[in-house]
Amino acid sequence: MPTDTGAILELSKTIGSLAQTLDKCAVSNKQVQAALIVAAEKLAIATREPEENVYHIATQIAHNAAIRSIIAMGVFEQMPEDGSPISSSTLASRLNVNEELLIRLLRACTSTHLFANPSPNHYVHTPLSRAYLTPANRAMTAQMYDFTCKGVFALPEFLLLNKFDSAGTYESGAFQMGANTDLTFWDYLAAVPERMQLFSAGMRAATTIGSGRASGAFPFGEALAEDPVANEDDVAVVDVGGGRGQALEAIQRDWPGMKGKLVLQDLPHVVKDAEKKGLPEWMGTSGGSFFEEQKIKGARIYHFRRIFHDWDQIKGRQILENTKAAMNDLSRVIIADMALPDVNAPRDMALQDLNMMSFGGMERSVSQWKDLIESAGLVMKNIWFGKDGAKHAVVEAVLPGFKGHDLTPY
Ligand SMILES: C[S@@+](CC[C@H](N)C(=O)[O-])C[C@H]1O[C@@H](n2cnc3c(N)ncnc32)[C@H](O)[C@@H]1O
Repeated sequence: MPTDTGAILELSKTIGSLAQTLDKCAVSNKQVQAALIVAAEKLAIATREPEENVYHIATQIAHNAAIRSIIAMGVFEQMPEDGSPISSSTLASRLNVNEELLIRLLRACTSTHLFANPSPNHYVHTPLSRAYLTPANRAMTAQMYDFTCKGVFALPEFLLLNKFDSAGTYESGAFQMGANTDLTFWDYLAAVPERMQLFSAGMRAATTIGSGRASGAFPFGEALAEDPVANEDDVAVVDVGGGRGQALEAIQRDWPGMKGKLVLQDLPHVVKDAEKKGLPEWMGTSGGSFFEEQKIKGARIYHFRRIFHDWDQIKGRQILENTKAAMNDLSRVIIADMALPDVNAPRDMALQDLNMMSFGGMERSVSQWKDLIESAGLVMKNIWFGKDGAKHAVVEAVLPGFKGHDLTPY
């Protein structure tokens, strides 16, 4: 007998009315969608017995392990995309794996609606499993499990050892304990080319999750039209820590024909890997570390997407100070990251903060962004929230004597 049928009925009504609102929306409405997800999650919690909820949470790690294993096996590449079922024996022989083992892993997956199980030992795609057909989504899942989760798993032990006095640092934290290494997170990736390649491939996931535009909430086109560069060869945007250039591709797609160069900057070995994978002709490259002098002077925009959350306030300040030294009075620092709400932070944002904590980083609230930016002697000009709200916020910072145009956040 569920514990609170009144709550179940109430939540079902809320879900019904939110679903109707969503159905009437001409375009996707992120706020209604988010409210619907919260209500549906609460409904599942209300429907389970309390102990069942505890067990449900405790078994989540096994769920992730099953998905990571079938990615490594290559199951997604063999699952018929036309929606027809495939048997475990066919799948096992194509993959050259033990059928009994495969059945156990797929049982874990179908139990969580990743594939359906229409008849004994037969499997078909579901909308959830189809999301894994995108290689970047599989790479993201794999790199989270293989690298970030090593630190996350060790987090409680690390925090206990430190008497819950500190979250650790980039050089010494839960990641070093969990990965059994003295290397920092980025050196650990750099030590084995396949690690760095998997990470970079994973970072190409969800590049379209922006806010209206793939390139995010900031109006790059307007900014560069208001304060254009003088020559075609001047740098309009340098994407610092840009990985394989995914953000620049989105910016270029959303704002074609902008005057000035778009330059991908990352650690030299990451840039080399990106070049080997193939970059568009229009994209310039620059190898270097943001902990050293910024070699590109006077760019209009120094863009940092999903960078600052990797670093604590001290390291973040160093990155900003190096950037500041290269800026002129028309330059802007554009930071695409989360801005944690002060109350009721959504699940994705709150848990991502712990992912970052495990290797010395942090997600920030608006006031923490302001503190960070001011600590480097810059001015926080605006914070932009797109349709996805705080999850895809953009922080705009400039020099105190900024002479460029004001842009109004929508
Ligand atoms: C979380 S990824 C974000 C990639 C990309 N900006 C995106 O949003 O998809 C962090 C990036 O920072 C780069 N990085 C790490 N340390 C760096 C450093 N010291 N200097 C420059 N880039 C660095 C990594 O190589 C990686 O590409």
